[in-house]
Amino acid sequence: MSKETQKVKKQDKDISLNDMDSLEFSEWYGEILETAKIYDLRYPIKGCGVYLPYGFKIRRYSFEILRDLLDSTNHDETLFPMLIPETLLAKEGEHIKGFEDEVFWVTHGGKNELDVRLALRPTSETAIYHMMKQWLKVHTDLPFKLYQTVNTFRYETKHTRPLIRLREIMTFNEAHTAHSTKEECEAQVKEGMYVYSSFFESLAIPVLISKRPEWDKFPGAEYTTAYDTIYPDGKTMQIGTVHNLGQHFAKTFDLEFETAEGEKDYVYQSCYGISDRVIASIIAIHGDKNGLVIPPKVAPIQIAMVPLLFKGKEEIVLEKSNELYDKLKKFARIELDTRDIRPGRKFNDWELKGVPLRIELGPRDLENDKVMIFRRDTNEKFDVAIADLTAEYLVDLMETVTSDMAKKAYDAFLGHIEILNIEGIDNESLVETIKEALNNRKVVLIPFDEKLYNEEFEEQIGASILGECEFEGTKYISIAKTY
Ligand SMILES: Nc1ncnc2c1ncn2[C@@H]1O[C@H](COS(=O)(=O)NC(=O)[C@@H](N)CS)[C@@H](O)[C@H]1O
Repeated sequence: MSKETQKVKKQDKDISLNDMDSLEFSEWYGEILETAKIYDLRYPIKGCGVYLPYGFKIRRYSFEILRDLLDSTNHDETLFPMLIPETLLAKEGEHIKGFEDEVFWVTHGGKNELDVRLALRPTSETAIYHMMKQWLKVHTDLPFKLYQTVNTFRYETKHTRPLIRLREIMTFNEAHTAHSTKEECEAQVKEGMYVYSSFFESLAIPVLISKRPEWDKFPGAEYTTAYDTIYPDGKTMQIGTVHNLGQHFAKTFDLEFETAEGEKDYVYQSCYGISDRVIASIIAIHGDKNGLVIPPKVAPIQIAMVPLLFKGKEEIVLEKSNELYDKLKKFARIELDTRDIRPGRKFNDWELKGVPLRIELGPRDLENDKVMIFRRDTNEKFDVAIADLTAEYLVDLMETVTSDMAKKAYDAFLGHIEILNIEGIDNESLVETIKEALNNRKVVLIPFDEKLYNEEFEEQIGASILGECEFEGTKYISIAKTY
């Protein structure tokens, strides 16, 4: 910031969520969705809920960033039917085995029973790859890269949670690609990872990237790379996955093409998916006990202006406020709060809704051509000359807020990671040490060891092996309690 600023107030009591256990955190999470008017889960079907306008805007701005990233890496946006005939869904053995307990079926059209049951898509591989068969003939039809943002359906038997474990996944952004060689497909998986890493970075959400173990990869995939973030209660949330499908689906769907050399081969495929869990994570990772803290890029309201209407000064304060509002509304999403309630009530409302910046316009400050700015991420206040409140000043300030939020989130993330040195430790005490760390809201990294990388060990520790991950240049097995 150009001007010397005076830090007036810093939040004294600790309002971070990081000391909450799972129960307290899930209470906080459920409450905030309602009080900040993000989402209404009172819809009469379990696992289904309604995006309220404020929450819908966060969703819209967030997925616009993802859309831009996919468009700028030459993915074409498309739209496929929601219904998939059972004959198609069941074509790839592992795929249907992985989803058969989760599929919603449509069996009737009106009073007529359908001769073939129709699935509500749990994901769209089988719908899309059936059409790829019509489209992909020769190597010049490749690479083929598409995506769609749709609702998908999974009959989740574990308890459902709003935006986290849905039965109707309302914002399922899925990308599907096809390539002429294994190497090109590998490169595409890396590009998909670049898109997801950039997306999470723009939302200041820290992630651990793990290659899922064989027994927990996407049904029908060669391998799955997953993005896990860590919630305040120390449990991890899988917020994105990138799969290398190899030629499994291509062979099942007979996606043969003519190579440049005039031979026949099956295409090599990848797919990657992200859902509403991203919205849940913006709320969970950045929120504090005063409410939401929304990264400016996706904040429905970026600046709340609060005129302080002291007796006898209302006129001048409102006049200056409207003047400043008209100037700033051109380059920020801004709300002028002229409600006839106490300023303290207004401050609490905007802090609850996570508005990144608040401008307070007091009569004395205005006489000196100054205003007070409050930063929601640091809860600090400082004064700024009105003349300095330019577009670039605000853009720069919002950039600073975003990078400070990223640093703060990353510090909390690191605080949840415990690297265990397991030199010479016997299996029994290793299990105990891991359990103790997990109960202390930690994600545990142990140096990679084939002997421990199995479901038996997962059983012993009573938690999930997230997979193989690189952390600060070393390869580990990542272990956590998960959502
Ligand atoms: N029930 C659910 N509610 C909300 N999000 C979910 C649910 N199930 C999965 N997800 C999210 O959706 C992402 C993609 O789902 S997936 O099964 O891992 N991968 C696929 O479906 C692939 N076809 C890539 S599109 C997951 O990483 C997870 O973040």
